[in-house]
Amino acid sequence: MEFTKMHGAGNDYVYVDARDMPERDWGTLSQSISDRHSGVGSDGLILVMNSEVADLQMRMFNSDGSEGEMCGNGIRCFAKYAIERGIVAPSVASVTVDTLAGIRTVVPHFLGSAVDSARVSMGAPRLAPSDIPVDLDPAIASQGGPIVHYALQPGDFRLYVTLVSMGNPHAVTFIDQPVGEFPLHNIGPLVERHPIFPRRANFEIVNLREDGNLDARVWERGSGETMACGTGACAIAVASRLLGHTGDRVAVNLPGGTLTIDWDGVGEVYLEGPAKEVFSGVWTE
Ligand SMILES: N[C@@H](CCC[C@H](N)C(=O)O)C(=O)O
Repeated sequence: MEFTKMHGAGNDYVYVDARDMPERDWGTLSQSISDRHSGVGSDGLILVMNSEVADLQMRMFNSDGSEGEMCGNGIRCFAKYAIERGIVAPSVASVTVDTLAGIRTVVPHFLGSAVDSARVSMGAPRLAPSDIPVDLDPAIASQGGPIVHYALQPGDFRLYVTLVSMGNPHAVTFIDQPVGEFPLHNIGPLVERHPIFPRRANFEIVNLREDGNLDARVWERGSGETMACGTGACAIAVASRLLGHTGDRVAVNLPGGTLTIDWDGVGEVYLEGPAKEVFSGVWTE
């Protein structure tokens, strides 16, 4: 099976052109191909598939084999893959991609003939508790969204989270300490599997720096800590604006690089960041 490893701000995925492949247990393949010792090594697997409603369909699987609805870093590399292999016309102004979160449009930015970065229309954030989804006390849930500053107790820790769905669930917390000092590997799994999240959750910790920039780390549902998360950066920008910390445009600094997000507080969220190819190979099973 031919594959290509790509990454967006260090969030790395193995890409397979599955347009002519029979359906199979992609989750199990994602587990083995993602393994950093016995596999290619990645945060998950992304499949290029045919679509009847968009240019192509993207399916993404986390390294634990679970399927995610959307991947903000992965979709930029997905467009680069499709353009540079001629699956869509090399001169296209945009690529439409059918995902479990809806159809998303990717505008590629070229460096010479290669796609180097891209801007993605990520859809409007979903803020109602049933859309996250989150099981809250009916008295709180009936007030609708957004759910900001919700007190959560993972283990002995107390956090205040803002809940945002970008098609997939995110819990965002702002902390006063530098993000590098936060015990993400202890708290992340507890938030991901907290009983209020029926489909688990991605978890973002954010530090609003004095210069107005945001530093963040992400614990991803199904993959653990990653170098960056595109939907996570969007959720962070939405939460930050809802809480009055930042305005319409914000740069989110993650361990793997910086992602830029635009959200006017009403409409779609736009995500901009790098798209890089690492290497290609053949996976033998
Ligand atoms: N890294 C991705 C998100 C991947 C899916 C996520 N772990 C989930 O299960 O919701 C991104 O860049 O958005």
